Amino acid sequence: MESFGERLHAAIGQRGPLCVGIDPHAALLARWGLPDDVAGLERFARTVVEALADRVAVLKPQSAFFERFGSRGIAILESTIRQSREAGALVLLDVKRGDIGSTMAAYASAYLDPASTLRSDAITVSPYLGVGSLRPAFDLAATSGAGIFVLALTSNPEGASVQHAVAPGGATVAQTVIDEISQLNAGASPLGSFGLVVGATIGRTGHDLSKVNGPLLAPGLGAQGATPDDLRAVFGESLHNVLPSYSREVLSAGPGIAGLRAAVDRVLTDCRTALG
Ligand SMILES: O=C(O)c1cc(=O)[nH]c(=O)n1[C@@H]1O[C@H](COP(=O)(O)O)[C@@H](O)[C@H]1O
Repeated sequence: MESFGERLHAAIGQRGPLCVGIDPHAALLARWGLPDDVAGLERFARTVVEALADRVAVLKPQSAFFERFGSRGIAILESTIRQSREAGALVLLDVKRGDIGSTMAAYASAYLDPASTLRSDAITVSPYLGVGSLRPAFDLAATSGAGIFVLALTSNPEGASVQHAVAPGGATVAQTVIDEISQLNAGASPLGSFGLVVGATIGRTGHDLSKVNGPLLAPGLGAQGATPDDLRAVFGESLHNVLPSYSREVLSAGPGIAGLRAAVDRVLTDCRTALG
């Protein structure tokens, strides 16, 4: 069985280093001339999948915008995941889960068990109950060929007060997360399956990402103000493992298929240039 790291490495090689978020904000539905209801959600998600799933390496549905519509929204999330994967995109489901280990096992099975209707290629998780509490998700990911992206240094301005705080050993909280995830990827080739989320907005913070050996998801580009030129300061020598992620910047180019594809071509060109 191919690992997530191997599949992601191949997808980036074929399609380029880009993740596009599927974030059906109410404001975007309105901008696309769609109603803020389940029918609007479905049309939005179908359009993004039709436009991008056959060409972008990773699609990242943001679960919150589907959960907003209850069970019918979840049903659309299920079909969005399935159709995206069938068209060849890897699906990183953005759910940012994190809980005590026994509950984490249930979240892991909800999103990573091959038999689940929400089965995704990878999910986002929050480490702030302790990285060790995420163990059931790491274990299921390893045995099922899935990936996990752990929040380390988030793109929002509020994150630093927690993530830059100094842990008992003298390193920052974020650095302890980075170091624990690095251990999970030790020896993996060409890329580990355990990623970190590091916002493109955070600037030079002095955190050491050199041993991660896994994908570094970089949200915060576009709508939150970061540009591909900011990636060098944030990631330094680890630029080769960066997976830039855009949601609103690309989605606001809809509802036309051609417009969405042109937006992807534009940001992908900018990212390739910045990543070198
Ligand atoms: O895990 C994420 O993707 C994430 C982490 C982070 O630090 N910051 C962040 O913005 N995100 C997500 O990335 C997306 C950003 O959307 P845009 O600002 O529209 O590109 C949203 O779905 C956020 O929830």
